[in-house]
Amino acid sequence: MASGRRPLVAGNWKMNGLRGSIGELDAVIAAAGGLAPRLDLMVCPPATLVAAFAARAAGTPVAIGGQDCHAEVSGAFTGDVAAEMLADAGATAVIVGHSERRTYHRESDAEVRAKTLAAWRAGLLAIVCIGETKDERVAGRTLEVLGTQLAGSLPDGATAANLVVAYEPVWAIGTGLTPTVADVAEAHGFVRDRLVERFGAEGEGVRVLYGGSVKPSNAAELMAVANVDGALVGGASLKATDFLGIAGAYK
Ligand SMILES: O=C[C@H](O)COP(=O)(O)O
Repeated sequence: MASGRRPLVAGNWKMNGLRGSIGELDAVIAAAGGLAPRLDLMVCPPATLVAAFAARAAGTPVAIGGQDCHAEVSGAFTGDVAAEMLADAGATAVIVGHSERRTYHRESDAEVRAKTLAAWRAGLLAIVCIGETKDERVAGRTLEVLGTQLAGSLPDGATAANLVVAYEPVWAIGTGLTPTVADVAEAHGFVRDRLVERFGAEGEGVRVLYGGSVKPSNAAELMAVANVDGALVGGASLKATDFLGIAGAYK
């Protein structure tokens, strides 16, 4: 990749996976040595599996991430997980602001920003998700929405080492639909411009992932788009063969 940015292919297992699913991680680990010269690999299992997965992946090129964190270090927040807890369990990253959190848990940009700061406080890489709904795209508001989400969700102090942005059109998640290559290029170019405007050279180094119905069959086309620095993969990350097929887009 001419950008110099190292691709990242991350799997978001969402609310899927039991302890018996660790064989899928094992298969990813088995292939990771061959892929590691070209890209970073990450698996983000549900919180119940983070410690076991991190223990299994320790010493391998596969990183383990959480899917969400609370903004506070600790306290009376039943059911929530602190960024420090994820780090303690062996995670090195956490997804924040996924559209499923923004929709089902009504998370605002301000909350996503606070969670990003929490991730950094705990020493985690923050993977901040943004993306427009179908109605917003049809209304021609995609770039406006992305700009608002970036401005509100990203704290000052972002660097190439502590931030990854994931562009995930909400209407493409789990639907089998994907934007055109031109639409992906426009969105990623816009995100890159905003990152550079705000964070300078660090913004040039921040990786911007595409997410939404990425599969082995469309990965090469999507990953070849300018300013696409990898993928955040949902459904197709649950099977190692599919996940590795996507990573195989980087030959
Ligand atoms: O975080 C991942 C995205 O929501 C994409 O999910 P998907 O690959 O199942 O469309």
